[in-house]
Amino acid sequence: MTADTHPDLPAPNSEATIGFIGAGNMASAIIAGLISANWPAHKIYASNPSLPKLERLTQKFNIKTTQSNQALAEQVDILVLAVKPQKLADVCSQIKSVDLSHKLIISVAAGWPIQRIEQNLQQQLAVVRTMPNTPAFVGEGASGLFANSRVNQQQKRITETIFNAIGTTSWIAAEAQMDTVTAIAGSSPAYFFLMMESMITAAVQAGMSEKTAFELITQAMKGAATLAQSTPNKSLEQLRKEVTSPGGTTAAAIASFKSNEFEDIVRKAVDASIQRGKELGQLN
Ligand SMILES: NC(=O)C1=CN([C@@H]2O[C@H](COP(=O)(O)OP(=O)(O)OC[C@H]3O[C@@H](n4cnc5c(N)ncnc54)[C@H](O)[C@@H]3O)[C@@H](O)[C@H]2O)C=CC1
Ligand SMILES: O=C(O)[C@@H]1CCC=N1
Repeated sequence: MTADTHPDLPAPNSEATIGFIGAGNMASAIIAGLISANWPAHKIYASNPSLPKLERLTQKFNIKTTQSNQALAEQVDILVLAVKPQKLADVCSQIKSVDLSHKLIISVAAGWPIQRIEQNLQQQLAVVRTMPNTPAFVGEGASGLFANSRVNQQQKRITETIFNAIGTTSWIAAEAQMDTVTAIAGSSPAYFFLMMESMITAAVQAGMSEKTAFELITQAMKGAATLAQSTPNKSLEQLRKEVTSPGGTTAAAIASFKSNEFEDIVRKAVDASIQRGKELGQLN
């Protein structure tokens, strides 16, 4: 995997229109990022079967909406496929009659290989397969991007502009690694939430208020991540050892984690996510 982070946000391509099929969580997060990066609202479209969802998006961002995926696909230069993997085959069959050959296709769907998208759309296309995550809602997303050989440099730069608007971007060297991106970045906010939930439960059982435990735990996790990112000369192991005084409190907790095979638990969870990604890419 090649990680290439782009902290700078280039000016959006004000000429391009972008449309999202599926106006759910990820589409809303990306649209919010584009609006704050000054992408013109009248050049952003979204389609969804649910009218109330579209009305909410129009009210919030003043973007254009339609219930017709086909009309949207015809209209835009950049088409973002943002429905659940289980709905993607339906969406492809609704838009396959549209000539998409001069458009940039961006998929955020877990699992679906680019080749399957092209097969379902019955066209050879410039496709970037991406995997963002929900911290995108606060501009702290981490997105993996993989482009097929038909995506040109300008289209790559536009894709970076779009995803830099919601956090950092990393180009991934091989498409086979996109299920790993999903397992360690797309899904991992949920693992960290589970960890925080479990720690809050333990702290409350030890007599602390939930509010205080939430404040301490969320800041400790954010602080640990910031420290790791700001100290590239120190390995994670070294940072861990600096917390872990011999015979101290941390050592007791780490010994408990290790005796319960924490690393094995994490490896199995990541493997399960990767496996599910592969399955989602094959389901009809
Ligand atoms: N939620 C997450 O943390 C992440 C999700 N993803 C991927 O993003 C995609 C979307 O996920 P979410 O935004 O979480 O789901 P969501 O359920 O919030 O949004 C999907 C939207 O698609 C709409 N939809 C359903 N059928 C449709 C159709 N035929 N045409 C147009 N719209 C249709 C639904 O009404 C819904 O509003 C999925 O493929 C998922 O794998 C990727 C990264 C992170
Ligand atoms: O759970 C899922 O399938 C999606 C993909 C990554 C995060 N949510």
